[in-house]
Order: sequence, then structure tokens, then C-alpha cells
Amino acid sequence: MVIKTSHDTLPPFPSGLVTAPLVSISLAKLEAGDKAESAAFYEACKNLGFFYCDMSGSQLGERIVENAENMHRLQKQFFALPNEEKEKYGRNIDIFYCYRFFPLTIRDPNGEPLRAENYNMRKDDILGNCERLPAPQLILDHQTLLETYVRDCRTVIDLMLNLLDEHLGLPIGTLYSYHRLTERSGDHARFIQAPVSPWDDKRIASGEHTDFGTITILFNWLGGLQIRHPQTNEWVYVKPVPGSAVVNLGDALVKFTAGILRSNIHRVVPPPGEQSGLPRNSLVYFSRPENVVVMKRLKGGIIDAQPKVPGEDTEEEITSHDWIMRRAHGDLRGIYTAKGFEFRPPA
Ligand SMILES: O=C(O)CCC(=O)C(=O)O
Ligand SMILES: [Fe+2]
Repeated sequence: MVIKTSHDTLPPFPSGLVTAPLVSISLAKLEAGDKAESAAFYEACKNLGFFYCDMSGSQLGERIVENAENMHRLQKQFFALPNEEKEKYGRNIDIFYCYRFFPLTIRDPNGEPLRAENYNMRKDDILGNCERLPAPQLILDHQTLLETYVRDCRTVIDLMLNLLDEHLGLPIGTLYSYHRLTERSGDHARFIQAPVSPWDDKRIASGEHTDFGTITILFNWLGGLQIRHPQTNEWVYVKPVPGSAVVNLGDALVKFTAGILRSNIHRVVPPPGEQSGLPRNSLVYFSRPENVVVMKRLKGGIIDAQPKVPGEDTEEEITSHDWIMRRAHGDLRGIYTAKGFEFRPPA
């Protein structure tokens, strides 16, 4: 079944662009224990670290797609709030979560700099694992949607973690034991909005990154996401596919598996072709290890046979919480690959 989404209300992704070689993995088949699908999933996790997750035919998946559309409507309402209102839930509350914006050099008709914006909602706030950070009434009014969305994304991620355990030769439940839903972690849902803006090499270069958590579930409606093709090193577009999420692995899984799994570098550029005159939204669910987990290779299974990663012996022990903060704001900016950590100072 093709799930109804709002992609067809927007101009189409241009034909003729070089696109990334993402395989499509069926959630319904993974849920049904299909061995060939599970093998294809594991290959994608080792080779590109990015794949489409086709949600059709899965009750859970179809609810996620429907709610991604509801979240998309909610994020447009949120970003349409007056700037002063959004700023009440900004850096004064938390340096990482809540509302963040980056003023651009382009201005609106009133001379105000346009903003690239995001709004980060911690899973622990949404699930009641901690005292809630203040949030606008609009967000509080959508608690059921937010909670369902978080739980559903995590059900998909937890299924994938168990499959990874199996392929890595770890006891089933090993990876989940570092990602328990009830424990504090950096998991969060993110709304993203970029205004219509011209191509800007410097800004785009400063946005190249790998995700630093575990597994990311992404929905977007317009093109603009690009990954660096691991063989050709060219930047290639990831075409949005209605009814599918883009799933990618983050650096925590590279580190836990000493480089068996892959987190691919990616970036976001202005939407291509006919889509270029539109603001761009995306919706992301980031999963991350529990705050207290120490970020180092796991013991057991085929990980033990992995060669040493450069720098592994001399690296200081760091918890997931500190790793995220230092990756986001501090002295650990960069990408983490099978070759080790590559420092990338902000442009
Ligand atoms: O907007 C997108 O399509 C991707 C966003 C992304 O890569 C991120 O927020 O980490
Ligand atoms: Fe990302």
C-alpha cells in the first residue's frame, strides 16, 4: 500500500540528478523476521550507513508516516510563532535542546536576518523521565502526538538494535541495554526549518557532519540532503521517497563496533530545481546511548576480532553525555569513521 503523504503537494524532485545509492529495507519484513531483509539491512549498516526504511505494510510504520505528516504540520505552526515567543524557549533554557537559530546574511522585507531554525525535544521530557524543560503551549497541546511518535520511532530503532546484536554475534538485548527507554539519554526529536536561501559554499561546508548518536530516523519533503559517496567522494542527493524514512547510523555505533558499522558524512544544501523557491523542513529522531554510558568499543562477538582503531588506546574515557556536548559545542567537533576521529573545526 502507498501511504498518503503531502509530498505531491510540492514541486517534484528534479529528474536527472545524481542520487545516492540507498537500498530500501522493508520494516514489515524486518518485523516478520525475514532473514534476507535482515541481511540486506546489516549490509547497508556496514557499507553506506544510510538506507530507506519502507514503512508500507507495517501497522507501526504506517502510523509513523501518518504522524510524521502531523509532526510536519505542527513544526510549521511552531516556526510561524513570533521570534520573541520562540526565543523564550531557547538558549536561556538549555544550550543544546529547545529552540536554536542561526541568523543568515539574507534579510526579510523588514530588514530582519532570516533564520535557519531548529527545535529539539528531549525524549525524557516527552516520556516524563525527568522534570520537563519549559515548552510553548502549542507543543504541550500535542503531547499525545509527540509521545506516540517518540515511542514508535524507538520501537523501530530497538528492533534494529536487536538485529544488529544478532549480526554482530552479541547476546540479543546488548545494544538495547545501553539505550533503555526509561533512562536519561540525548535522544530527541528535532524540527528543522531552513528559509529560502541561495547556495552558500561556506555555510554548506560548515554543515558537513556525521550524526554522533546511534540510529537516526529522518523524514524530509524536499531534496537538499546530500551524502558523500564513499566510492567516488562526490556529493550526491538523497531523494525523498514518500512513505519511507531515511535511516542513518551515527558515530556511537561506529565506536561501539570498532568500525564494523558505518556513519556516513552528509550535509544539507538548498532544495534543487523547481523546489528551490521553498523553505525546507525536516523531522528527525536521534537516538543516543544513555548519558552515563562510556563511549568505547563493546566486548564480544565479532567486535573482538576488529583491529585497533587509531588513537583507541590513548583516548580518554568519556561518557555519552560529555561526548555529545563536546561534539556539539566543544573540542570534539568532527567526524568519527573506521579510520578514527577526524577533527573538523567549525568554519
Ligand atoms: O534536513 C535533513 O534532511 C537532514 C538533517 C540532518 O542531517 C541532521 O539534522 O543531522
Ligand atoms: Fe545529520
